[in-house]
Amino acid sequence: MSSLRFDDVACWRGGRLLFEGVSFALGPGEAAIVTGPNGAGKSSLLRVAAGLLEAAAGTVVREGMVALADENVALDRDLPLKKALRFWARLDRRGDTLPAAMEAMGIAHLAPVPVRMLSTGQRKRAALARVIASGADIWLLDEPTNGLDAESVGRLEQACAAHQTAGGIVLAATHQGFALASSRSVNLSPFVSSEVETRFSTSLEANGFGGL
Ligand SMILES: Nc1ncnc2c1ncn2[C@@H]1O[C@H](COP(=O)(O)OP(=O)(O)OP(=O)(O)O)[C@@H](O)[C@H]1O
Repeated sequence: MSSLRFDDVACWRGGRLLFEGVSFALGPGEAAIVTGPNGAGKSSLLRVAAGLLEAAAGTVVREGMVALADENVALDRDLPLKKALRFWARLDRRGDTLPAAMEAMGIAHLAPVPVRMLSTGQRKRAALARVIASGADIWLLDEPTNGLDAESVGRLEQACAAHQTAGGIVLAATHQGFALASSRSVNLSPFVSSEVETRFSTSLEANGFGGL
């Protein structure tokens, strides 16, 4: 059974506290959208959830396999798209799920096109297809709708709904409209307190940036 839980989690990055006291729990079929202004720490929270960044305080518990889609597409630019995606599908031992994932994101027809020749939105759809094909229980999506046209956003929403129906979890950070079934909000704004700003200023001054 998949689950993702944050208990009183804090995150320091770049010498400052980004957020603290973040708690939420997601079980099978549940989803949450992380909101907050630029720099609040949304991407950092997803990296903490993925286990790529250590929490400064609190506990992160994840049960199930995790897949993260962020701005790093991580596909070989010189390979045809399907071969580049197959590399990851093999690592995940999920070669059989790749055609359906490419179909779901509307990129099946791009299979022979080298990754370097794809448009921004097509590359984004490929990154999302990689997550869909991974078979991971917990999808971590950083700004998943950036660069996507309306049809692709709809495709992604459908893929997320199917994932949730199958018992999967979705945690997405976004500034834009993105419909996730029965999702809750994890808002980082309240954690950008004046205390944090003061600590940031102090940190800048300590590092010789006081005049900025
Ligand atoms: N690799 C890094 N090393 C050090 N500090 C970093 C790094 N990446 C981000 N930060 C710091 O973490 C802060 C939060 O960044 P993060 O990308 O998590 O915010 P965000 O809420 O996702 O922002 P945005 O809405 O602009 O995408 C940044 O302001 C920066 O100070």
